[in-house]
Formats: sequence, structure tokens, C-alpha cells
Amino acid sequence: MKTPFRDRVELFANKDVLKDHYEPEEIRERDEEIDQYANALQDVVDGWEPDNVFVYGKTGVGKTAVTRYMMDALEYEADDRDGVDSVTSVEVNCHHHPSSYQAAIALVNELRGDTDSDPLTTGLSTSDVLNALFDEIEAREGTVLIVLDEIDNLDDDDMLLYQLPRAKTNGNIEDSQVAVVGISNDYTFRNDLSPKVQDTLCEREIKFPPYDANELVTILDDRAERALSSGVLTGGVIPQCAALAARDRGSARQAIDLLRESVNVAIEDERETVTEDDVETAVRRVERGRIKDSIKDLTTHGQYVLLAVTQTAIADDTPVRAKELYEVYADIAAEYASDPLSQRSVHDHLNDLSMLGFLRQHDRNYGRGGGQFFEYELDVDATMVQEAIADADDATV
Ligand SMILES: Nc1ncnc2c1ncn2[C@@H]1O[C@H](COP(=O)(O)OP(=O)(O)OP(=O)(O)O)[C@@H](O)[C@H]1O
Repeated sequence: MKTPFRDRVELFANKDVLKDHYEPEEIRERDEEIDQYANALQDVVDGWEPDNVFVYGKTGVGKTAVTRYMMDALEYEADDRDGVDSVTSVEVNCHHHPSSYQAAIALVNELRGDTDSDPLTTGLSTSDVLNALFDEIEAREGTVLIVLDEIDNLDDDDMLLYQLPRAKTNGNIEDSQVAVVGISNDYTFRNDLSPKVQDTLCEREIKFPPYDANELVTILDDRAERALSSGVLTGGVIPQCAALAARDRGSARQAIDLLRESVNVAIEDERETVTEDDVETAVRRVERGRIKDSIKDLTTHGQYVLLAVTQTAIADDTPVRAKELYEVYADIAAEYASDPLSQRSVHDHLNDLSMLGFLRQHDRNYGRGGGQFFEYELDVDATMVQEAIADADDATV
């Protein structure tokens, strides 16, 4: 039988090494941040109650990878030293558990994961869930580090962030100690916390800057060596992936995605080496994937507003004022049999789309009589947006 599958091309030695969830054997180019982290958590291995830590930096700059490495190192070190209490770390991603209540349930269930206890279900009162969490922490009779990744998604209240650091002072736990490690892409989250929570959660702050091209080359060299068969990459591929990612967001994730996608391009072409042309093709694919993912996260009307700017850009009528855009938007909403939102809401959507990197906002000030207003233009490729919205069509629009 003839099937659509290609013969296997042996470019990957271990494809998993280029997947996002892969935990690197070694952390590269983050010595300074690791030192700061070690200083912040030194008290744990010295037998004192640890400080809480707030880690921030843009997406893909190694916050999660370094935190996991630090937690492993801490657990290892505490095991290795005489007279030091055991260390348990537990990680929850607040993107998937966006309220204090949900995050607390997830933490209890993570902690119960390696015991015989049944998982908690929803329907319990907040104080029952919190008490279950204190019980789990107390049962460890040691130091428990609670890692809250993407902590800025905790959108309801500060309950968990207020209660956890005070658990010992308030007598909720006695034989254990607890510290919170909060990780965020968004520094403004810190400033929006109530002063009491800010003081405790941000006792130690560690900033992760974007990577430069040289640092990304080191990270990619390391990954490529483990992921790919030898001789697969031609000379310029890694520097090119590194330079493109450094110029854009300085994200290791973006650089690794580019490398993986470049290899895929060569494999689909049934070639045995990857070239710089493959990187060019990969850039468009990765960008399209990124746009598609972010578009999926927009509300339906957010997508209509983006489509309105896109159509205006294709007609070569951008930068455009919100007022002029409104009619295009209203027509699109009508096409989808949806009542248009108010002008004010469309303004808010334009603002959000600018913050998310879809649009560029220009502040026009024509002085007395001319007025002050914003104009918008597309900051991503129009064709890519159209393709992505067409793909998302079935699911959302
Ligand atoms: N210094 C590094 N050495 C090796 N690999 C790294 C390094 N920094 C990041 N990576 C890899 O890059 C990818 C993204 O890193 P990570 O998830 O830690 O970023 P992040 O800052 O937590 O991003 P986000 O805020 O989006 O979660 C992962 O695959 C990670 O293994």
C-alpha cells in the first residue's frame, strides 16, 4: 500500500531535546541569576526560615528552567547536609489555576500526589481548602517552597499570597516552614499588589534580562549537540537563529523554536543538512504559529477589531484613527451576525491589541484646534493575521 509518510530522515538524534518541556541538563549563561537565587535561598540549607522570592523577566528568558534547577539543587543539598530539614518544592502554573482557590487546590493535590490521600475536589469552602494546604505543608516537617509560575494570572484576590507567607506567624503551621517563589512576565503585577502582600512576596527580587545573540548561541550549541546528529547543521544556522531571536525578544524559547522548525523544513524537503534558507522559512512558520496562538486567546470582538485594522492595512489606509476604524469593525461584526460594541470598547480593544504587540499606536498631537488622538497600524504581517483568523474561524469567530 502506498501511504503519505516519508522515509525516515535521521537528522534528529533526540527530538525531545528541542521540545519546550525538555529540562536542560545544564543551565547556560545564567550564572549571575543563579548566584542571586542561591543567596536568596541560602537560609534554607543553613536551617533558617527562607525569604520569599519574586522572579520576573520577559517570556522565554529562563525563569522557569532556572527555578526548577534551583529547586532540585536545594532538595539535593538539604538531603546531603546533616541536621538540615528536608526540602519539598511544589510548582503550580497560575495560568491553569487562575484564582487563589484553584491554585490552593492544585497545590494540595500536587503535595498529595506522592501520598495515598485522595485528591481534593471543588465545592469545599475556601477556608477548608486553605486548611488542607496548611495540613499538607505541616505534614512535611521541613521546608516547603511553593512555586507559583505565571503568578500574574492570579486575578481574583491576594488571599493565597497573603496567607502563605504568614502561615507560621499566624500559627497555621508549626513544625514546617514555607516560602513562596512567584514568577511573572509582568513587572506591573508587583506594583498592583496590596502593600502588605508586596512587602512579603517581594522580599527578594531577581530580574532575568533578555538574552543577547552570543548567549543564545551558547544555549543553542548545547541543545543542538544533544538533539541533532553530527554534521546536520551548516555553519550559519545557529548564529542566524540566535541573531533573529536576540533582535526580536531575546527569548531562548524563540531561538530553540526556530532551530527545531529549520530542521523540520529540511526534513520535509528530504535533505540531510539544514541551511540558512531553512531558517528564513522557519521564521515565517514560527511567527505564524505565535500569531495564531495569540489570536486564539483574543475575545471574539478583539478578533473583529484586529481584522478591521488588517483590512484597512491591506487597503493601504493605515495608520488609521479609531473613529474611522469603527465603521470597518461594525461591518465585520455585522457579517458575523454580531451586535457591534460601543466606540469606547473598541478603543479598549485597540489599546489591548497594541499592548499584545499586534498594533503600533501613534500619539498624534496637532496642537491647539488640531486635537490629540491615537492612530493605529498593524505591527505584524497582514497575510499572517488573515491566515490565522481564517484558521481560528471554526473555533472562535
Ligand atoms: N539558560 C538556559 N540554558 C538552557 N536552556 C534554557 C535557558 N534559558 C531558557 N532555556 C530554555 O528555553 C525555553 C524557555 O525557558 P523558560 O520556560 O525557562 O522561560 P520563562 O522565562 O520561564 O518563560 P515564560 O515566562 O514564557 O514561562 C525552555 O525550553 C528552557 O529549557
